[in-house]
Amino acid sequence: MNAIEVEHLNKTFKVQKNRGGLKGALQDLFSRQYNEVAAVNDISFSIPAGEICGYIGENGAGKSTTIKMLTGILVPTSGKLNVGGYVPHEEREKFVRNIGVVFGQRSQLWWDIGVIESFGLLRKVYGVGENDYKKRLDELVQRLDLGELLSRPVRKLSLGQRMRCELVAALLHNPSIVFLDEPTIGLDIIVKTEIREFLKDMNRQHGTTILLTTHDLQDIEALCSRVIMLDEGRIIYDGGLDTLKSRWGQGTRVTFQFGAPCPLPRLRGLTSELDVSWTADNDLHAEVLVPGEMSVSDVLARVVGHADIAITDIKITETTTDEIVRQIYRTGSATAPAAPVAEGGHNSHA
Ligand SMILES: Nc1ncnc2c1ncn2[C@@H]1O[C@H](COP(=O)(O)OP(=O)(O)OP(=O)(O)O)[C@@H](O)[C@H]1O
Repeated sequence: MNAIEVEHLNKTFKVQKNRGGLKGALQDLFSRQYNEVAAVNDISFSIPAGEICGYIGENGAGKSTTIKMLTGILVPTSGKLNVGGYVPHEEREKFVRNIGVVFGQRSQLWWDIGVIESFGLLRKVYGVGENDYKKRLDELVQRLDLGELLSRPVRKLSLGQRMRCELVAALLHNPSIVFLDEPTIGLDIIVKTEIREFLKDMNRQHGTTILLTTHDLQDIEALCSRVIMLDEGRIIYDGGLDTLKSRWGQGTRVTFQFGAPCPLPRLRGLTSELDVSWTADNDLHAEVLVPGEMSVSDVLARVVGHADIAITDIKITETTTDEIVRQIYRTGSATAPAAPVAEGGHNSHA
């Protein structure tokens, strides 16, 4: 069963054109001209119930606009949406009882009142029964270690404390689908790790579907098996992290430090049957790039163990997801080394 279904979704904004100079400003007063910005451009995907899916892209790629349509805040220009059995913007009141939303940059808590009072108000907004609320609150407060924070006003909380409270606020009504927009932004590594662990547990225990927007690819690595990547409003990748790494990753870089000169031709000769590429700054330091599909040990076995090659240090570096994604953003979809892919069951329009 799919928790989220998106078909040929579009959102276009009209943005007023500003003509330059005094004459232009006067003209603008009487006859306004507009440009159209296609923030989301014909995207289709579906997310099965219980999946944690990363939704990534550069600034302005269209992530927030998609989340706003999926949560019923914005009405699509065209296309079809179904989230948890509802069309979000048409059935907003019933729909919001099934979803949880956390916008890392904005708070849904009341700034000046105690956290627990905010939770009490949200209980009424979501129509949660007293007993269910108590049970759920106890579980969340214990899990996120909020005990002594409950009586404090939100304005007195640190960012990490506030973020933990935001999560509780979004989950009090036990939603089956949760949208997280930059939930770890600005947090230190300890709080980030706590939040990631919490989200993983929640997904495991309750089968919660999570759509996660983030610029922190460690969030994606820790939580998501699948990632959807946007560029200028279009999906340029929809698939597993592993596929992303094997398609786009440059493989593994092995760096050798030698105690005595070892010229590049000698090293190339040793690995002549392998499709690897060597580079060296000097005879004491060389690097070999091993493609993703090749085993690093095949290369090491050919270099290590020769009496005339004195290796003093070896460093092995994998291409990180961070580097891969940065490279894709840099090159854009048109010059990508591989065509955009959609894995089994997911639609993608590139
Ligand atoms: N209300 C609006 N009016 C006009 N243009 C808008 C509006 N909201 C978004 N846009 C434009 O739509 C495009 C997508 O914006 P969006 O905020 O969805 O991107 P994003 O991927 O969430 O970026 P970021 O990572 O910076 O939050 C941008 O070009 C943005 O300027």
